[in-house]
Amino acid sequence: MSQRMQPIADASRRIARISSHLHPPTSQMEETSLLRRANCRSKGAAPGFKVAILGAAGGIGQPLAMLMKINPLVSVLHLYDVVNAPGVTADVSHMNTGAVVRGFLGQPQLENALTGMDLVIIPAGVPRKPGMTRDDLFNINAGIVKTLCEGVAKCCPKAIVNLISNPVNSTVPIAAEVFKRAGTFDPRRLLGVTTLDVVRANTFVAEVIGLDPRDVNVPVVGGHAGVTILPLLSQVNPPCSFTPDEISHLTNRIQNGGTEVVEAKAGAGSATLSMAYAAAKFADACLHGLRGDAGVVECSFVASQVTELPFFATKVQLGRNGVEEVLPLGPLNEFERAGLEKAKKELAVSIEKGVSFVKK
Ligand SMILES: NC(=O)c1ccc[n+]([C@@H]2O[C@H](COP(=O)([O-])OP(=O)(O)OC[C@H]3O[C@@H](n4cnc5c(N)ncnc54)[C@H](O)[C@@H]3O)[C@@H](O)[C@H]2O)c1
Ligand SMILES: O=C(O)C[C@H](O)C(=O)O
Repeated sequence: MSQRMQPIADASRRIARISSHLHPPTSQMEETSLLRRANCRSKGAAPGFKVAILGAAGGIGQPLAMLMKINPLVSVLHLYDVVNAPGVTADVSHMNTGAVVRGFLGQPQLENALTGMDLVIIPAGVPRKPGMTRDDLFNINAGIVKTLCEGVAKCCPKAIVNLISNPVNSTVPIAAEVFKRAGTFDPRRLLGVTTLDVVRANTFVAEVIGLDPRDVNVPVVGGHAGVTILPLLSQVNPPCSFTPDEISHLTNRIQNGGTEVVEAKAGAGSATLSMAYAAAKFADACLHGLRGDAGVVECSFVASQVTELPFFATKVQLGRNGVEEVLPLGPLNEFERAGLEKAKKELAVSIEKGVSFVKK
């Protein structure tokens, strides 16, 4: 061998030696990202949590993938969709943050996307157009959520599930029924994401009382559609009082925040960016809970005994197993008690619709 070729031969031997100590390449990485393990010295993912996003190429999925790639608690990020997953994966994977990103395209790759995950976030499904209710999405999204949750039950039954797909008031009961059928249901690990209602409530209340929205915390209970979204303005932190007009304006705007965005987008979908922010905030809280951090509290639509309904959104304390404690409603004023009755009536129908979709 000539002297000029010697360093190249040494380098290839070094790479071959290092590669032999690495995990075998996963087919997903080979298929959907340009990374070839043989071409890098990486020892694989750093310690942290493994997170999958199902519906990762969508309006919520893409910015959510970006935000989860930035999260320092995430070591592995799996991006699954039935379209465009390779492109989103290649794009997000170039961000120089810690998480290793892998893409998965289509049903045959669902199991690989889910295996070993600690947290599964589901924004898969169709969004509303003007004039539609969230319940109008049921016929398409119910089947999507059912199939994805069957995958979760099979491949990562201990994962925490954050369910975003609408109608949340029905898709969470669907997921619960799927898990019950599979014998894997753990009510602590299934959480409907209602954080956007809290995010909106904090923003709108802050506007009215003239505070920084980051300093305002409004509990929003019930569910995630119309009158089931019940902001508890009597429990706002920092404590403040509102005129009857302010209460009426704020309650109406918080309950119809989603519709405000759907109409403004005029047929191009529903909230995606504020939702990705809210979903990332909620997922981060779940990961802090999984890590064992104390005092992590968020509102979420979960299995609950706070009312006579089997599911209800209230504040929940998050921990190593997901929901450690479902917190009580606290004292309600007369306006809120009336709102609660209306919310429960509509919620009962939506919950039953989800349950019977799986049972029939
Ligand atoms: N919980 C909330 O507060 C909240 C807020 C906003 C939107 N949403 C809901 O989130 C859902 C997604 O909204 P979006 O704006 O991202 O919609 P979108 O159409 O932009 O994206 C949805 C993605 O899901 C994918 N998908 C469809 N079927 C799938 C399947 N079987 N497996 C995996 N992926 C699949 C699509 O390919 C698409 O990429 C809608 O149902 C919407 O109503 C909920
Ligand atoms: O309004 C929608 O359809 C999407 C979402 O539920 C929202 O609240 O923005």
